[in-house]
Amino acid sequence: MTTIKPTQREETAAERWARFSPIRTGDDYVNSLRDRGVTVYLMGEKIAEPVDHPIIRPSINALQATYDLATDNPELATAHSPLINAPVNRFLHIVESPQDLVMKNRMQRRMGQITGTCFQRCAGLDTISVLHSITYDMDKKYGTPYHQRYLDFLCEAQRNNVIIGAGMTDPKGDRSKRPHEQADPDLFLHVNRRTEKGLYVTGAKAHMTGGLNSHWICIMPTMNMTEADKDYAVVGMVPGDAVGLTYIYGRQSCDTRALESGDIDKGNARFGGQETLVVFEDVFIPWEHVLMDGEYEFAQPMVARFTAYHRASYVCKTGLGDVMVGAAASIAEYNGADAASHIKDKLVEMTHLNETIYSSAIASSHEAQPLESGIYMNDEMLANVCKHNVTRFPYEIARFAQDLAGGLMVTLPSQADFDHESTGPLLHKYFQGRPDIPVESRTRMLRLIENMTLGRNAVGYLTESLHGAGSPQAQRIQILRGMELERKKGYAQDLAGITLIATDAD
Ligand SMILES: Cc1cc2nc3c(=O)[nH]c(=O)nc-3n(C[C@H](O)[C@H](O)[C@H](O)COP(=O)(O)OP(=O)(O)OC[C@H]3O[C@@H](n4cnc5c(N)ncnc54)[C@H](O)[C@@H]3O)c2cc1C
Repeated sequence: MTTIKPTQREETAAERWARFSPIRTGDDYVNSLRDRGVTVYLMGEKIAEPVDHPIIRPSINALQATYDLATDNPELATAHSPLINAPVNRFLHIVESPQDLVMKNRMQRRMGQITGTCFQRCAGLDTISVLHSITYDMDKKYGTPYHQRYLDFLCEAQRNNVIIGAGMTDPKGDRSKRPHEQADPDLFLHVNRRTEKGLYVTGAKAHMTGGLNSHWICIMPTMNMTEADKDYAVVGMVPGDAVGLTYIYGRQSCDTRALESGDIDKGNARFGGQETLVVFEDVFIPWEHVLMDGEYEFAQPMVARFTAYHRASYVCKTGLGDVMVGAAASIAEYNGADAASHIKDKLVEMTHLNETIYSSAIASSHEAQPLESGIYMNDEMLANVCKHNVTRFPYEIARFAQDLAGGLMVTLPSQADFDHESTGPLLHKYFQGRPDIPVESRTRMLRLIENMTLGRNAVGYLTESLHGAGSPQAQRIQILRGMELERKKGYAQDLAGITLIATDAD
């Protein structure tokens, strides 16, 4: 049950923004996360400074790369914002045309190639896109002030070049019950009180990607709502260091390898993803940062539009797929097997699967349509097809990579054994593949494949592909809704020369 803590100071939006200074470089970004005093637990310990923690740092590096790409390749990773009449990081840009969505997808693929993991910025990007039209539509119906508040927030976000994380998924408790029917009302995040200056929320957001690495977290509903769920129909912007937030870090397979010395066994020592359970205990949001409060009938279109953007954003996995294809081709070479026809054919199949994902995403962006608020939204059917491909094809691509790697990817001794005076020479002798390839190169490539298919970054490449932006059934429901069977039956009946007999129902 909700416990109301002694009233905290109710900061205004301006006071909250006053704590920020514009971020210009990747290093600025890393420094902006220091000394925030956030409450974070990892493996039973309260972490004093997450930025320097070896398990956490690779996830920060992945977000840093989104700033570095904007510096290194501004054509790809920045865009002109009409809101502030200046270039902004493309992860903060609102969608003005189908071409914007295409460029976004290209950037996402590139980020996947650079990091080999989840770079944690897409949910926030897709949230700012969906809020443009949803706040507009709510204002049109109810005369609420949400759209202007949203624009004001976004201008500040662009000026300060911040990271926005998105919390849509609540813990959800008993899946057969609606939010207000849960035995514990906090199993979905909800408003627990309102004051003159703002409102307070309590509950939690699960699986939050990059939440701890974000400057702001947007909270929003995870499913359609009824009138009885009104207090759960809330959208607001919460600073990542707000009073009342607790982050509990998710474990990843092989995560403690980050605590070991040496970088080989880590597979991808530089980059990793991050998910946390973010607990909200009576967290204050000033009215200027509240973008929905009780307009429950807008929860459903909000989720649907968010998923239209976000399911095409899973194009990022093609960047990781490119890494997998490259790793599989490399290890085949290092093993001396690359000339075999079945190896070439498997690389062709991996590429075909990967490009199939890309084609559905990019088509969804090219087919985007304008919304009344003035921005564009991905074609919903093609975005759902993209995400549905993503729930399956990376697993198949990973299987091929493991096939080409050989069993050594799971039986290889540790770097410490390679470095040891007694075992090192034996391992170098017996794990030599092609004579001109150093054993260390072969070992590193095997560890990368392990990392992406069984280790820390299998979270980003495989399970996130399955469940992120909704489990497979969520896409099948959307495909069912959009597949227009009656129209298609009409085509068939017409060609077959069938004339339907009118019934009373007609
Ligand atoms: C790596 C990762 C990163 C993520 N990042 C974010 C993020 O940044 N922000 C965010 O908000 N969310 C995030 N998510 C959450 C993601 O959207 C959810 O995992 C997804 O919606 C599935 O929900 P769930 O995990 O609670 O699984 P469940 O809902 O428990 O689903 C498990 C199975 O049960 C089925 N099921 C569930 N409910 C029902 C029902 N009522 N009737 C019939 N079948 C049902 C599902 O179809 C599925 O097969 C992330 C998830 C992962 C794995």
